[in-house]
Amino acid sequence: MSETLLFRGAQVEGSSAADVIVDDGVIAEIGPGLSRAGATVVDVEGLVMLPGLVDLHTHLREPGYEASETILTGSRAAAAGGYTAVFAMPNTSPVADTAGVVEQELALGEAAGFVTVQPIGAVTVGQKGERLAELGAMADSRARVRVFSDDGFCVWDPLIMRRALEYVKAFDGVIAQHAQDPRLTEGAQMNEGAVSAELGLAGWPAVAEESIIARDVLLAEHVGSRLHVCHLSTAGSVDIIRWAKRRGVDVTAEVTPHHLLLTDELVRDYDARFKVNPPLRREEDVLAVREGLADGTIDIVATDHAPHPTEAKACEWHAAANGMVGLESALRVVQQAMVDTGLLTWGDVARVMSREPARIGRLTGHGTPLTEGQPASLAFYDPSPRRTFTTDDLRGRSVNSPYLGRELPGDVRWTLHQGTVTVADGALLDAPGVRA
Ligand SMILES: NC(=O)N[C@@H](CC(=O)O)C(=O)O
Repeated sequence: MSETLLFRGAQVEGSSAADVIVDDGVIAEIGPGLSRAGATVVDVEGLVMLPGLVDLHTHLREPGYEASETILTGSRAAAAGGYTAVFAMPNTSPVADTAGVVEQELALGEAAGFVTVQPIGAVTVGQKGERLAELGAMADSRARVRVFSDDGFCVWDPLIMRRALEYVKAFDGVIAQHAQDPRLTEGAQMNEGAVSAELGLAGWPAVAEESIIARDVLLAEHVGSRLHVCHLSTAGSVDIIRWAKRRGVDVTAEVTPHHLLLTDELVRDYDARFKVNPPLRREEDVLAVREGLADGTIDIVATDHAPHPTEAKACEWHAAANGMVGLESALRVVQQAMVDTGLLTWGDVARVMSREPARIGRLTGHGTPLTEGQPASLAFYDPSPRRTFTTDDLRGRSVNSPYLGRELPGDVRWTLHQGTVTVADGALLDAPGVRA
């Protein structure tokens, strides 16, 4: 039996206050002073109502690396962070390079029920960069794959990259490039700069990202196909994307929450929670990617949620895995870096963390405008509290968060996934709740 929910007094995308009635999975009514007999009234006075967040870059690790995360545990982490859809990267085992694996992931996401799990297909077989994977079969599968990436690895061969761009053009797909020249980053441990020189760690030079992006935007222009650039991390990369967009190249770009807030100074303690690919950069790069997100050069925020078991991080720096979890903390970090600094409004946050990721990924039913008749995938967020981020805030299987012990603003109070309550009054439900 469906229950009707009446959320009273939310700030719609941070602007005008309104009541919202959710019924049968959709926004039934939105406006001031609503009432509905029999509805359960929920007081959300002063909370920001956002469209359910959409993450275009999540590592859920299943199949194959379930010790780090599963589709169920990753879905829980996503819902806790206000997400209603995540795109799962293919660096699993087996790699998601066939229709079979992407359909398995889709089914596991549906069974979990916390968020929509949209698989990303690998560009090349086994992500080895040598032969195109079954892009068309994955596109035609029940998973309806439109985003293809070899994330973790760069599609380095320019002819393979050209062929991938040509192939996906036919069905409005997009190649999401992990821009890392492998030769310029052999053995790299952290950002190449003053800190790496001081610590004597092999550097990951900005040009290793920028040179790939420069090549790829020209290839995308040549082919006339969509290109998406993953985890932009340097000032130079922002300049290249800005230049490409002015040329009319159909390119989009993402930035992670950690590259909006953290720098390579944090590497000084050799705490491997701060080891990530691409690496944390300089303060100048942080300011440049913030400006890029604020002026629209960078289109979206994507978490690059990369869970690892404790033993993969509680070791000496060179042996540690790259990556940070980020789903539970993303909205709070974006508030700190972008909203509280006046660089984004809450309406902008809805655009860069929900509408645009859904559009780029061609995902229907998410990132829709908050209007009557739209699916009730919603997040209600309280921007006012400030408290220390701890493992109590984590809902996935791994705890490799760079924010542990750091004060962050905000709190996700309610999340609804297509009308189903997943977070109620600040608490993640053990299983998805009532479909209102
Ligand atoms: N972003 C990361 O630091 N790690 C990613 C893969 C990768 O991009 O290296 C992972 O899957 O762990």
